[in-house]
Amino acid sequence: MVKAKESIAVIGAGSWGTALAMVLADNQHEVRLWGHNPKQIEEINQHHTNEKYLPGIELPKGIKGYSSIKEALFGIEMIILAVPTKAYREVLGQIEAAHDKPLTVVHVSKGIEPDSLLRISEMIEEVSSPDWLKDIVVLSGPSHAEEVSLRHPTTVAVSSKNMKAAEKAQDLFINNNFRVYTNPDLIGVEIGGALKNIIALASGITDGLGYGDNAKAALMTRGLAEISRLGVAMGANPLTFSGLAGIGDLIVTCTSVHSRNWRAGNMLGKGKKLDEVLESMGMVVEGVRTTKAAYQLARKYEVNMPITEALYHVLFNGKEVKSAVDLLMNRSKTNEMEELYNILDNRQ
Ligand SMILES: NC(=O)C1=CN([C@@H]2O[C@H](COP(=O)(O)OP(=O)(O)OC[C@H]3O[C@@H](n4cnc5c(N)ncnc54)[C@H](O)[C@@H]3O)[C@@H](O)[C@H]2O)C=CC1
Ligand SMILES: O=C(CO)COP(=O)(O)O
Repeated sequence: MVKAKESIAVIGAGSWGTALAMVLADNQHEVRLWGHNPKQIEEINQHHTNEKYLPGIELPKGIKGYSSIKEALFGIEMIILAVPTKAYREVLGQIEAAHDKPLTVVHVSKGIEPDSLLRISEMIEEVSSPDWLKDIVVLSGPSHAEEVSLRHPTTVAVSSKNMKAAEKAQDLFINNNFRVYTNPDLIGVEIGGALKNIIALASGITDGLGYGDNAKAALMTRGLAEISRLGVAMGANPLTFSGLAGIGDLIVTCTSVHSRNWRAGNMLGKGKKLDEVLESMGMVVEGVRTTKAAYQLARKYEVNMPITEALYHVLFNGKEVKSAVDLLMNRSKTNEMEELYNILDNRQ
């Protein structure tokens, strides 16, 4: 596909930022990859590798690493924001101080901020001045960086309050290996991407306990039910959860050994403590903070989220993983769909 060449800054040189920088470079854009670790940026520029995050992958020469955010943003009108949710406020402050032109922000992160309970696009809006922020786009879907960097077929969805901006992002990223769909449901796309990490952690736990495939299918299905309930209560379109940012991402994260959330859960299921698990990962496990945020959101919106609640007690209150599963299995009997129907009825 022939495309207009653009200059784009990717903010965050971890696994996802680097893999997406590769997609953009493959599409012949000028790609500036900013990271806060100068040694890593030197490696990217001298050796065209980012071994810690994408071992064994050769990066296209079109990716240039930057350790100065001011230089990375000079003349730039579109940025890809690929840092952990926890780092957003700090990094947005740096962007505000360093920007040259008004920016469209494509965020590719999957989280919700605990306590403020803001989705990432809401957090960006809250922190950023309209003087420099043009549009916010989210890109989400079943997409492990490891496979994107191997140019294996991958599909994602983009959404925005301004669908023209989402279509622009679609055009920048789409190629023969990386298919990008638009979806106008910004809330659903962000909620699906963030909340599937909770269920991936729980799936890792049941795999770690050796409970097998029935248990995992149950978690994924009932996990999607509670993601849908909360999402719909927050204003999402229920159909989004049967799309790429819903079931698509849930499947890949609950079943792939690439998933950081699944791997962390797996170690918990095998008896490791949360602190040692997080220390050994060396990469962000978004589901831990998102579990806290979703636990708080469930209370705010009065939505029943038993898996999230059980995981919350495992992660933050020292509950034994086995007894959390027992508790889930011994809840009072219920109707599979009734709660979602009630939420939908109440919305009308
Ligand atoms: N890795 C993947 O396959 C995918 C990840 N995501 C999402 O992308 C986001 C980033 O994840 P990953 O790239 O996997 O994480 P990662 O742990 O591989 O990389 C995070 C990067 O952010 C940097 N960083 C952390 N705090 C920072 C700060 N305060 N200032 C500047 N840089 C900072 C780290 O040094 C690192 O380079 C997460 O929200 C994740 O859920 C989404 C889709 C796929
Ligand atoms: O969001 C992802 C794949 O779509 C990545 O998930 P993990 O952060 O669990 O690796």
